[in-house]
Amino acid sequence: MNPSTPQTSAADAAIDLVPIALGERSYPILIGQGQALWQQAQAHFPAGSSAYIVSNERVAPLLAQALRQRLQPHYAKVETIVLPDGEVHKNWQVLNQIFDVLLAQGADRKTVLYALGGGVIGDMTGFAAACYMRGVPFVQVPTTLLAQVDSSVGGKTAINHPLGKNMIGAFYQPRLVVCDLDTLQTLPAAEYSAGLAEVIKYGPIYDMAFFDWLQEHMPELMARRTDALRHAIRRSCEIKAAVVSADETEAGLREILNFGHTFGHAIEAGMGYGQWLHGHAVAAGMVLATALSQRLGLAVQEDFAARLQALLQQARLPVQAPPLAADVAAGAQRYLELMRVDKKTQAGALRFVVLQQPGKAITQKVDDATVQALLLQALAQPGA
Ligand SMILES: NC(=O)c1ccc[n+]([C@@H]2O[C@H](COP(=O)([O-])OP(=O)(O)OC[C@H]3O[C@@H](n4cnc5c(N)ncnc54)[C@H](O)[C@@H]3O)[C@@H](O)[C@H]2O)c1
Ligand SMILES: O=C(O)C(=O)C[C@@H](O)[C@H](O)[C@H](O)COP(=O)(O)O
Ligand SMILES: [Zn+2]
Repeated sequence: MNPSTPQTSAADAAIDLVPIALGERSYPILIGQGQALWQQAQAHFPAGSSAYIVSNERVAPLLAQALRQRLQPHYAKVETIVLPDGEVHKNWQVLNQIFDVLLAQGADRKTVLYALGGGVIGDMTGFAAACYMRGVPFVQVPTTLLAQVDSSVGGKTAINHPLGKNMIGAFYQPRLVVCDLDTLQTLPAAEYSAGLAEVIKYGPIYDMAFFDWLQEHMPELMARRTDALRHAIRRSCEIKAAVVSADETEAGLREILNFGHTFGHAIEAGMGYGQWLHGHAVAAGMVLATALSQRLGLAVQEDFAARLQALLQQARLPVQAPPLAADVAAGAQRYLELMRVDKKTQAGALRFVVLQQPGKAITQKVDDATVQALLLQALAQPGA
């Protein structure tokens, strides 16, 4: 079957299972909705003495009680830890709140953590699970589109540092990922669009047939049509699973998942965490990374750059990076300074994920002068 062809028959009843093949750390991603999804999920719940649902002030009132009821038959004790909501809270202080509760309540090594929320909750809960008593199992229950197509999969866990995004963290795989499509219906529009940025990312880096499909089906995706959503989530997870299975700890290939992120993370940190949503920053970052690919003489035609921008705009995503300073020259310098701490940097040299051609990403060292020239042009001429 063409991997970019949506499943249409019995779409509601079927549960998609995308495996992540990582030897003894392998796990399934389940995608579906309703009772059928949770019936299948329970067969994969890790054994344990107690379960702690880690969520936040916005998601917990919507979804924690239902998850609690699903977990209760499987664990002697089920507790909920409610953190403050937002990227600005993805830090040491709030991470420590998880440890405070676990220790105060005598949570032992057989404790299982359930991350119920978006990427912020998933990244923090995963990091807490990696650290608590040197490692307890955790399950991802992603409730944003971004988390279902990207952050819940692959085991990158982290908190931010004022000097850089996701700077403190660990590779630590979940035991299970449960993507419940029903949760996406309450997601605010801007957050939904942010998730589409990471969906769109998979086209230019890996699969232009998927990009074509996204172009054709963006109106259905914007309407949150279940069939379209289900296909977009499944294909995104398949691509992420293939990349992560080949390179779990980002020794090489996995860097392609960072397309648009060198610029994007600079935007998030430079604007102040939470001012620009991660997906929005990545969208503007992908436009810059595409322009950089062209500047480097790679096989990226103007036609593709225009298609990418149009698709991002259809998904109500920004395509223009913010200035980060009062004038263009200072803004370009600020970007360079912020990007220097990127995790792909080697011996002080910036490295960017660029497109060798649409559908194939590579990482390339780029000298400061080239990046600066790009930024001077892009920040001076909106849309350039
Ligand atoms: N680990 C990875 O591989 C990876 C990949 C991509 C992004 N990330 C990280 O993920 C984070 C972004 O994740 P995000 O976009 O999910 O943001 P988020 O976690 O902040 O969630 C977005 C907002 O939606 C709310 N929300 C969540 N689910 C909801 C629901 N069902 N209904 C209503 N509101 C809901 C949240 O409370 C929050 O206010 C960033 O920190 C980014 O660095 C990590
Ligand atoms: O899974 C990956 O690998 C990614 O790079 C996915 C990105 O979408 C994600 O934002 C990730 O958290 C960025 O990782 P970082 O190592 O650049 O912090
Ligand atoms: Zn990302």
